[in-house]
Amino acid sequence: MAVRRVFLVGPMGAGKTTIGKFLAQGLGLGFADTDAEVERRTGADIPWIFDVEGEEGFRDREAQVVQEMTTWEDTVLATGGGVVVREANRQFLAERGFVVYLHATLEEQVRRTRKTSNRPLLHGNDPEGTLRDLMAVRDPLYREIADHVIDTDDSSPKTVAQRLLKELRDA
Ligand SMILES: Nc1ncnc2c1ncn2[C@@H]1O[C@H](COP(=O)(O)OP(=O)(O)O)[C@@H](O)[C@H]1O
Ligand SMILES: O=C(O)C1=C[C@@H](OP(=O)(O)O)[C@@H](O)[C@H](O)C1
Ligand SMILES: [Mg+2]
Repeated sequence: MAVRRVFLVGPMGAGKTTIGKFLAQGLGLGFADTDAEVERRTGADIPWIFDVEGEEGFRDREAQVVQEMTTWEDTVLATGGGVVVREANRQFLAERGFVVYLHATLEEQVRRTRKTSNRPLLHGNDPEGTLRDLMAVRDPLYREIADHVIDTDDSSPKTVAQRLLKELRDA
């Protein structure tokens, strides 16, 4: 199946940013990332935005780039893990492209996000508890808009991208 817009959704650490780049190469499409675009337009990193404008300020900026970037043709778009919390975002994603839910177990999410410091929501003293709570709310929202779900636990980013390429071709 020839897809021209692929949107990657899923929790922090699922691999949206990393796998997205490999997938874009394999599909011969461009790659873009809503987090990177928010930081580029703001001239500041996400922790700074959360600090100064709060999560709602970040969500407003995220919603703006989602509305624009979901119109970009021939692109694999990696989103931030919380993109699904706003209904307008879910609508744009569901209506404008092929949505892939990159699933990862809680254990893997914890393992893959442990070393990073650019995720303000995980700066507390119980990142595992936070990830668990977020999944309880968001897993149904990812599934609500997903056209395809792929498990990422037991494969490298490149292997997940290769598996996804095959599954998209067979879709
Ligand atoms: N399938 C995978 N197996 C092992 N490590 C992974 C996998 N996918 C992503 N990672 C690693 O997990 C971390 C988070 O990946 P990232 O692409 O930033 O996730 P997201 O954008 O979904 O938050 C990175 O260090 C990345 O290399
Ligand atoms: O899950 C979330 O609410 C967030 C996920 C992050 O993106 P990644 O999923 O790429 O880490 C980033 O958008 C921000 O820190 C908020
Ligand atoms: Mg990312």
